[in-house]
Amino acid sequence: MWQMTERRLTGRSASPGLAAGPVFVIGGPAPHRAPALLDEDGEAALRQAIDAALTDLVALVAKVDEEGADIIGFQIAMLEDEALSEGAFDAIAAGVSPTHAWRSALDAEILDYEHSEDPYFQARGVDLADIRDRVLAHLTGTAGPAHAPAGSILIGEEVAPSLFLSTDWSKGGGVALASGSPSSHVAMLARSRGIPMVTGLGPLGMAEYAILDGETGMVTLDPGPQALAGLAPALAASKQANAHAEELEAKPAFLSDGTRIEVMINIASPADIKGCSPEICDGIGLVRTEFLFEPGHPLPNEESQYAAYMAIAAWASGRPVTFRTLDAGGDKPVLGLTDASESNPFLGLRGLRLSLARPEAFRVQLRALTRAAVHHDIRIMLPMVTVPSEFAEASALLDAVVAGLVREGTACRRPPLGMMVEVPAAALGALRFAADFYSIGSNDLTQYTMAAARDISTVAALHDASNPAVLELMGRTVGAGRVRKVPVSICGDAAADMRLVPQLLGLGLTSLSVPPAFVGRVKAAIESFANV
Ligand SMILES: C=C(OP(=O)(O)O)C(=O)O
Repeated sequence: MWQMTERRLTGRSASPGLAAGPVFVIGGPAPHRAPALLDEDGEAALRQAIDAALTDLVALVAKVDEEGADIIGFQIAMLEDEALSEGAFDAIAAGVSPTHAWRSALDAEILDYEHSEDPYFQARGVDLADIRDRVLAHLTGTAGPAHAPAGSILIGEEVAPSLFLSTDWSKGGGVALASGSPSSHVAMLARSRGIPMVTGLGPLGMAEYAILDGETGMVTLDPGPQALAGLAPALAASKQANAHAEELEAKPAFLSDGTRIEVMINIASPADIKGCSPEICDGIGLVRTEFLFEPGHPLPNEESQYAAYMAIAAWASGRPVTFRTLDAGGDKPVLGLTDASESNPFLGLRGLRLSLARPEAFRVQLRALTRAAVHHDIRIMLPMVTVPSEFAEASALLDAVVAGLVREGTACRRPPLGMMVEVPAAALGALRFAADFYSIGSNDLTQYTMAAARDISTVAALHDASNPAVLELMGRTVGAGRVRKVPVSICGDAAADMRLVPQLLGLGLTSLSVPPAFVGRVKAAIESFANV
């Protein structure tokens, strides 16, 4: 029997809120059988198991909302695709047991996904593993994937959307993952349902009870008496804070001297604003346009980009929308654009560097954006700018694109052109860039200042935006904005970190851009700062 000793782990917040409850360990390894001799009914058994798993998923689709149905629909389509099971049926025909044949075929497929350079494909590995385990459970006659009792804290390496969607969240609960990412499907689902979630915690081991703080990213496993004693008041306070944040969501935020603090939202795809009212924000401070550059698809053409930009800007109903041009490379490889052989992609040809190296692709994006800017309050933001000459080159390209459209007789407008400040050189030299606005990308700025990758949990403590060195660079950027009389905002995760909001306001920042789920909480943090 293992000793229950309190352990505290820190990961990345994927969905805010405080939760506590008994631990439910997500799926142990699926049953495994050694290769057997030819089973005459092997093919029929596998077909039946696939059909039964499909029936489970179809039943689940009927119970979930549109967002969940999209995700489960993807799993159904995969399971219906004959190509997925082809290898298993071939192996069965060659004398392998159906269990082993299915497991081997799916394991190979999952491995391919998990080792993909592309985060989109990596994230789909968990959907495939869920399909594998569902079919195996039917094949072996074991119960389907176990259901977590209501109120549980789900812990594990990863969580399949189907498990998340079939969990009863009516009594609270949360999700704590050893790996995972705040941009996974489950994280999106958790945010839209208000379920606290933390990712990237590293090895979790065994535990019976957990306290999960989606605000700070801290998870306490098997909390000791002191942590437990503070739990009831903390949960009550969190409930009250949630209610207050909800109340503040659609209200403007001010400091005590009357200074208006803009609270904008960050989105990484149109799904992030589905079901969300524009009334909660002062605009969109960051649209990550990488969602348009889907893996395995040709680069998006001008018309499809134009349609996507128009739809997002229309949602904002007259509020400003800042589109960041493609930020490919580093943690966001794009097949056909980024160079997979770079030894250190975070310091390679990424962001604006890549766009300038591939102007034919960059021009298409600028054309679509300048056309959409005729109809909406659109701003263009350049990522990963390091030296003023890069900014000047992009600005000249934008002028040329506008001139070309005018010559063609196509309606267009040159919107304000700003830059992310996410490289220390840009923060230190901000005054020298002819940008119309600055937006501090605290995730990358912290990574490059602290020499600590943003997604390596073993150096997570060093990836700290509250480090004085990072705050100093932010302060320099605010100062440059004042001198040049151009707006400065912050769109990195630091803006949604309640502990940091007072420091950011103290630096003089008056515009914060945060994930939609954090708007109310950030407004509450601004209110508390104003009332000090
Ligand atoms: C907002 C940022 O950009 P990304 O999309 O890389 O998180 C950042 O670096 O802070």
